[in-house]
Amino acid sequence: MKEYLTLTQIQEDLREGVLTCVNLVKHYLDRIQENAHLNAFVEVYAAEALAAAEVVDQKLARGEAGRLAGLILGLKDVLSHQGHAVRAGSKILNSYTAPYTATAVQRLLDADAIVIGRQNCDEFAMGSSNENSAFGPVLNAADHTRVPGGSSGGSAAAVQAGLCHASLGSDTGGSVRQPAAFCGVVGLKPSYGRISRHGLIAYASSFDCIGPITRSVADAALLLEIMSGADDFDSTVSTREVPAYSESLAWSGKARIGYIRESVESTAIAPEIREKTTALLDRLKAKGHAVEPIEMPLLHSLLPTYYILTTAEASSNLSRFDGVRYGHRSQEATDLESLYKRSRTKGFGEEVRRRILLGTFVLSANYYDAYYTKAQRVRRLVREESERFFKQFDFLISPVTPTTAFKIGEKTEDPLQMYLADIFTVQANVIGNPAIAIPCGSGENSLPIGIQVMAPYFGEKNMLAFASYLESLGLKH
Ligand SMILES: NC(=O)C[C@H](N)C(=O)O
Repeated sequence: MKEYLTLTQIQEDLREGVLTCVNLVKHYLDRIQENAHLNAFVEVYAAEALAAAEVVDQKLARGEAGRLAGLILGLKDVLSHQGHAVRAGSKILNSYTAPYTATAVQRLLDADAIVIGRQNCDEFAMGSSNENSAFGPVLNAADHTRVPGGSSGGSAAAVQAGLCHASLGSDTGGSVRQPAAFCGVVGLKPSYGRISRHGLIAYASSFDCIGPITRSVADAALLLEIMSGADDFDSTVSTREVPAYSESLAWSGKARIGYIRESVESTAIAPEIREKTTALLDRLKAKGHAVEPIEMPLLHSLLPTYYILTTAEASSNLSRFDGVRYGHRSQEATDLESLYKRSRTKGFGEEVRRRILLGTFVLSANYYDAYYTKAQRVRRLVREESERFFKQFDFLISPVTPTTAFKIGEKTEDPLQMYLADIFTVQANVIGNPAIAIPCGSGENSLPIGIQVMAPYFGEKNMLAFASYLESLGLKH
């Protein structure tokens, strides 16, 4: 089958009759089977997807199909889909079936997207390599000895390897963008409050965002447009009007671009990443855009702020998994306390337990001010610093990650090294702004490299148009 970069191309072929949804689904089912070693999917809905494809084909024949007819989609294992298992990559949810569908997923289904399966991820979205999954690691399709990134590793690898056309992931500190960069695909994190979180299994509620992983900026824009907007089930969603992102992708004019000096100068960043970023910035300068370095004094406070606040929120969010109401329940418990202890100790993996402990520690009475309150203050300062930045600039450009995809097992013994993979992605979540990762060619060993564009709060429209312009420069090659 042809390599489709956009849904528009698929829909053209559907219209001309050279393709049907049933053919498409069959094709992806074969691809999933051929690539089972990647471990990208934890469950495949073969019969259901084929039945849905027949319905969409009939709708197409009647001219009644929705805007996403022909979109074959994978869902990260943290998104609720009524009647289907959802495990958050964890053993603790081993017998749980979603009783309702996430708003974002429902909106895609209503537009005739077809869900082909559930995708592997780090447990409760905690990780940057997909090695923290109860279902085992996912392999990067560009090099099977390397990680696909995380936590939406299965979702990114599936799009990379052509196992589905697009995926839906979640991004708390880079979980959509970092794996997208490691896998050479597009990953979009919208503004906090743009897409409803209803039905997304919570990790850190003031950071979590649902976002698409696609092969093109155009598809990211279309999915965002369909998923965005007010929702009675989530009071943190903005009621701001949803622009027609997919129809506003033409970029004209000159952008004011800032970049953090350290991101291209620091020797802590792999030379190939610095080279790619510098080359792009030089190219943009040559095209007449204003490109300026900035100092970001708070850069080094970003990771501690992120990991203090997210672990605090996680320790609270995950307290609901107690062996009583959901999932794994220890059979060896003798009283209520031992039921909690044994169920949680067995049900959660090592990284999740580490974060619950860290979060509980930073929220404990004696340390609350020293860690939690302080981190909240720094969050405010980072926000203020970013607001000042976006008064002067349209976009912040940076690498997505300090290195390309690392080896499986390389960082598992040292969680701090793993956390460092998020240095450029967490800022957008700390301040709530939108950011997108787009492929920017490959480096040594032919491993993909990504570039990140961050925009002002609710500045998705301009950001996507600019990202589409960058894509048109042919950065991928
Ligand atoms: N969830 C995310 O966005 C990924 C981040 N690496 C974390 O472990 O928190």
